[in-house]
This record gives sequence, C-alpha cells and structure tokens, in this order.
Amino acid sequence: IELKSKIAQFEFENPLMNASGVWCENAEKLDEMKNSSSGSFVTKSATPQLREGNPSPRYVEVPLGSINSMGLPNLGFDFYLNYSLKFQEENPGKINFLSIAGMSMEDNLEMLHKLNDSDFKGLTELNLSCPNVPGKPQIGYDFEATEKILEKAFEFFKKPLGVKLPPYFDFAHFDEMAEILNQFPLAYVNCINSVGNGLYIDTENESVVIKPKDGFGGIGGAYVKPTALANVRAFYTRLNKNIKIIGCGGVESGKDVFEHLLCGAEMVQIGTHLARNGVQVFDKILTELSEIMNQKGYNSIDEFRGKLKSL
Ligand SMILES: C=Cc1c(C(=O)O)[nH]c(=O)[nH]c1=O
Repeated sequence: IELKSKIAQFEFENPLMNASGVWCENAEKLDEMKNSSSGSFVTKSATPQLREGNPSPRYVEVPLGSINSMGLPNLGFDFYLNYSLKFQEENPGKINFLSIAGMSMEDNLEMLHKLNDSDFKGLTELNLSCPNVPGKPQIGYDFEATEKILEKAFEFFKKPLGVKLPPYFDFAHFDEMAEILNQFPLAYVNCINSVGNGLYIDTENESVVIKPKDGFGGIGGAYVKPTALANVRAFYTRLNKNIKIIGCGGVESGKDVFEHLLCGAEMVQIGTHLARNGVQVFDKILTELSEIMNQKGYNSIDEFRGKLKSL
C-alpha cells in the first residue's frame, strides 16, 4: 500500500498531519507530533511576540466536536522558527510546516521576511482565518485584503507558501476566492479552519461554555465535516493543478480521510479528534485507511484522489 503525498518539492510517507493549533503550541507537544506516525506536522500559528491569548475556559470538547476561542496564544515566531531549524538539522531531508498569523499586514510581512532570510527549508502556512482575535475580522473573508497580502508576499518570498482559509458557503465566494488564489504561485491551500463564531450552550447551567466573546467560538470536529469536504472539493475543482489542497475538518477515522482524498486533498489534517485522543490517532487512522484501500483494491492514493463521482 502506497500512502505517499507530495507538496512542492516535498514527499511525505503518508497524508496525515495535525491541524495548526492542535498539539503544536510548545516543545513538548511538537516533540510528540514529530515522533508520531504522522506524515508531517505544523506549528501553532505564530505572532512576532509571545501571546498569552484569551482567558480560560477557551477550548471545550462537546459531543459532536469542539468550540474554541484561544485568541492566538503562542510562544512567539522565533520559538517556532528555532524549533523548525533544529528539527531539519536533526532529521536531514525531513521538513515541517510553520504557520504564521500576524495581527497586521506588517506583522505577516515581517515574519515572512525573517523566514525568507533564514535557513528554514519547510513550508510556510499563512493563516488568513483566525476567527478569535476580538476586533480583527478574518482576512479570508476580505477578498481585497487577501489579494493585497499575497501580492506583497510574493514580491519577495521565494519559499513554498500555503494559505489557511476559513470555510466559504456560497458558490460566488468559491469562484471569487479561487480567481484570486490562481493568480499566485501557491504551494497549497488548506481548507478549512474552524467554522467561526458558533455558540454551544450548557442547558443545566443555562450558560455558554467558553469565557471569551460571550461564549462565541470556532467550531471543529464532526459538526464541520460536510462543510470541510465541500470546501476541499470546491477549491480542488477551481484551482490550477499545481496548487495542492490540504483537507482539514471532521476527520476521526480512515473513512473520513478517504472522503477528503476523494475530494482531492493531498494531505489531511486532524484537529479536534487529535486534541481529544492524542497522537496515537495517527496509527489508528492509517490502519483504517489502509484497510479501506485494501478492500477497494487500491494500491496507491493517486488511483482515487480527486475522483469523487457526480451522479
Ligand atoms: C490562529 C488562531 C486560531 C484560533 C485561536 O487561536 O483562537 N482558533 C482557531 O480555531 N483557528 C485559528 O486560526
């Protein structure tokens, strides 16, 4: 069974990795990710300086997924760059993804310049979809701002760059966003980030369950799989073929991975399910995916990737 995936000049032994923000904020978690069976890993979205983030409770598991308003807590850009440089030194030929989520255009450009001038050999993920920084609308929902940051970035940034997108829910938005993204030599597009500003209610206490933003937070887990699959498919069918798609949202099993791959995903990320169960989920899900491929007589993912049938 061949589970290889390719993005830019990189080949991964399997398509699984964590979703940024999950199991990747500090060295202990990143070490567990790098030592897991995942094909790669991504760091927590970084800001130039360390951030405490929002007051807790700010991440809560709920029956069908999770709700979070973390507020971009992270150890600061330099920590994740240094961790990545150490990783590639200690693992020649292997690379990781490094996510950035500046609070401004200047922040993002500053971090991109530092990455460009560094020995970082991996892939950079520009997060355009953080839903939980009060007062900061998501760049991904502002088409002009998205085009502007990508224009500015590609004036100087010469390393592989991907973008993390929020979910879209309208064909006009799929079309407009795809038209913008197709103008740029992106290595990949990652769909989706959490479904922004949901509300989960504890009826016993008649209250919300997270402290920030009066309980409004990004929704992840099983709740969001249909939306995630739709966004993966919508961009897979609209973007030029050298822009790969990373699928993220609602993955709890080999079957869920198979669905993302059928929609066209090159890599598949796990967030809520990983947060709940830890890094052994990668072993379990790889076994389940292999079983499905065996049953269907597929020897490699390329035999079915993107081949979702219409009726
Ligand atoms: C980078 C901030 C994000 C956060 C956060 O730190 O609140 N939560 C998400 O679900 N997605 C994000 O992109």
